[in-house]
Amino acid sequence: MKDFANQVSSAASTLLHSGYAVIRTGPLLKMVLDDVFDGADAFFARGLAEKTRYARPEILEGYRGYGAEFSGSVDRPDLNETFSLVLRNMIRPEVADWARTNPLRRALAAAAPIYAELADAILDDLRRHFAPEGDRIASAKFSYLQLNYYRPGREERELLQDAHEDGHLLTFVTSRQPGLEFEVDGRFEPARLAPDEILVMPGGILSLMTGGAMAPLVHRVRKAPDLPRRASLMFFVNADVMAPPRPWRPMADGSCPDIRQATIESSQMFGLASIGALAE
Ligand SMILES: O=C(O)CCC(=O)C(=O)O
Ligand SMILES: [Fe+2]
Repeated sequence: MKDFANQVSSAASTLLHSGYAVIRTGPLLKMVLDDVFDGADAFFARGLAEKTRYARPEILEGYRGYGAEFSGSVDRPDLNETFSLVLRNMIRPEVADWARTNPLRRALAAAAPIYAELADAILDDLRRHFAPEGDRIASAKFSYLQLNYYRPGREERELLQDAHEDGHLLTFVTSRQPGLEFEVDGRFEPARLAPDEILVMPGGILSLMTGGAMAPLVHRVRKAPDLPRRASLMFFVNADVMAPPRPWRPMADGSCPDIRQATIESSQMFGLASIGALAE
């Protein structure tokens, strides 16, 4: 097993060369992920009224119902429910309190700092590659964990989420069921992740940070017909919109995108509340 520093530097260089990377979790994160997925099965089996007690959509926190987001167009909603945890909201007592009655919330709170540390380390390695003197990125505020819960066996549509790129810096995604596919050389391939593996995907904002050098990874979710449930866990990495980094490299036309503006705009692109609301 490679140690943490080794994992990070090989993930950063694989991202640069292949456009995505797969990392193996250590035993601690593996255990935390077991708790997350157990907590998800228990939480999503609850009735709607019960789940809605844990909903604060205006700050992107907690439960969001079936079809609340979309990937390609608004008339093709994503066919899943969601539960999310935003790092910056962890200090809010009213949501921290959810952990007492909600094991999913408790497990996500344990996972969040581990993911933030991993994201900061990988982004720092990328920064050293593009701009050793460039701005550091602190992911531990505006990034969030999102658990997606699907019921593939009940769906008619072949694609539970249409092809899209994420409007973030990086996405860490893991699932123990099939369905996730990503695009390499114009063709979609199944992700085939082992239970302790996490796929790291560049998003649209990383492309703006790197002058277009790193392209976002296009991905989608396909229905596996006989699967009663599918859970996936994403860590969506955002820069601090109150102290946004300057791009590490200008775009080909010499322009330097406004990372704060772009982060806020992309957070609204898929039908969600603005990440900007968290800064208030
Ligand atoms: O469920 C998955 O595996 C991926 C979900 C996804 O791409 C998203 O929510 O943006
Ligand atoms: Fe996505």
